[in-house]
Amino acid sequence: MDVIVTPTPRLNGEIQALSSKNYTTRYLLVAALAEGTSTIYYPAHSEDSDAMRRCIRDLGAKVEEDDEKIVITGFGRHPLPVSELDVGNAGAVLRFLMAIASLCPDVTFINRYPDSLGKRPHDDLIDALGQLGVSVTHREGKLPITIKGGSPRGGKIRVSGNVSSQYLSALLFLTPLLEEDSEIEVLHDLKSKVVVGQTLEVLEQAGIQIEASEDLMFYRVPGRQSYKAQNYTVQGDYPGSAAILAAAAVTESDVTVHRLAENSRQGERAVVDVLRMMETPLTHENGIVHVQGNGKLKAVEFDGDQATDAVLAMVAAAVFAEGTSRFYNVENLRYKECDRITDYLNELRKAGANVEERQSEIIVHGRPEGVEGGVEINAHYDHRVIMALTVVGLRAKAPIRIKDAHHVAKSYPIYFDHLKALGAKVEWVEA
Ligand SMILES: O=C(O)C1=C[C@@H](OP(=O)(O)O)[C@@H](O)[C@H](O)C1
Ligand SMILES: C=C(OP(=O)(O)O)C(=O)O
Repeated sequence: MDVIVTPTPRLNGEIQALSSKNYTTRYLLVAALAEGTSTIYYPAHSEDSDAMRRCIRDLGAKVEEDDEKIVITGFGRHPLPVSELDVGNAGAVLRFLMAIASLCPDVTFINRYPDSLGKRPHDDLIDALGQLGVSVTHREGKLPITIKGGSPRGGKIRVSGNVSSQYLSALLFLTPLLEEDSEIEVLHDLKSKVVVGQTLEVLEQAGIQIEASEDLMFYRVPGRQSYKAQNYTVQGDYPGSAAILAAAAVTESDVTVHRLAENSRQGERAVVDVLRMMETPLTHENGIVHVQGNGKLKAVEFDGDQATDAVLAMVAAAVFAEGTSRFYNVENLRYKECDRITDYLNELRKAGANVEERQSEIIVHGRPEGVEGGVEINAHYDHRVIMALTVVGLRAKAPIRIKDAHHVAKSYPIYFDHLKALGAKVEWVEA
């Protein structure tokens, strides 16, 4: 399905932020790794969270669901010996489960998205699992991947954090269950460091003890631990809401988004500060962000690694800012659902934006007068490209058509419903 985005000068109304994808995938996992029954209130519903649900069920968790909660009875350290798992297009789900699959004799992760997840690298995690004595077969570090585990050792593990934090998170979920104690040393840089904070927060809630160095580059993990069955409540999702807030910032607006906790550990909460730096009139109190946009924005410089999943939305806002914006330290955007630098900027250019790329930087020469639009956009299988190009389309001079916009469902299936509720002219059409 495609979406046609027609320029919309005003947005008005209130929405409830959808539930956090990253917390939902983590709570589902720790609930599955516990032996008792856990309840997760307000879980996210999206392709990625569904992928984790499907896989933990395949691995032996009992999952029951109603409108507001999921009740999960876990398999503890004894997953079923499944032969195949399908994670859809979900990177975090794949990486976390590659580690957990090392408790199974022989599992293959299939390659259902050869042009998206199928192109993403997993070498650093494969290398780390090898250090635990797990045999992994793969195609040059990519899917399909077969894990032959059984009884991985603990011990000293070194993992690179250069490409993705998900490899480290995966090891942090696995190592507490091993017989031996482990020490994990992160080599090189650690990208998306803030997301590791979410992993540690969830592990602590699940009763797991881990000693982490202050810089998050070194960990001592006692073995033979058990995940405790718990009740969890999922907070609102900043990465998805970042696109809604950017849409409100580039239009004349009066938009309120509820369920965005000020003290959240999601790095993407920085979108509020970045929009404030761009001089968008807004307030953030009691978990409510209220934007009264006037369409006027100032350029900004920002270390994008603080808020990796909100950078595309921030860039979309910067397209209309006065001056030149710079988003630096963002190289790992190249290893996501698409190359979120080259592919994304190509689509922005088609729509009329003036943007430049460096290996780890996005530079935006703002056009407060608006962009031409009137083009077809390739979504590159990427929900965040779809959401960000929609923001641009709302302030273009002519409608844009986003091809295969249904991939927005990876994280935010009701994105266009939410925008419509705010008055945006967005319409689904057959491809
Ligand atoms: O751990 C997680 O749940 C995630 C980590 C980040 O990935 P990287 O660590 O690869 O940047 C983020 O982009 C992704 O959406 C979710
Ligand atoms: C990159 C993302 O997710 P993942 O790495 O889990 O596929 C994302 O949600 O933007």
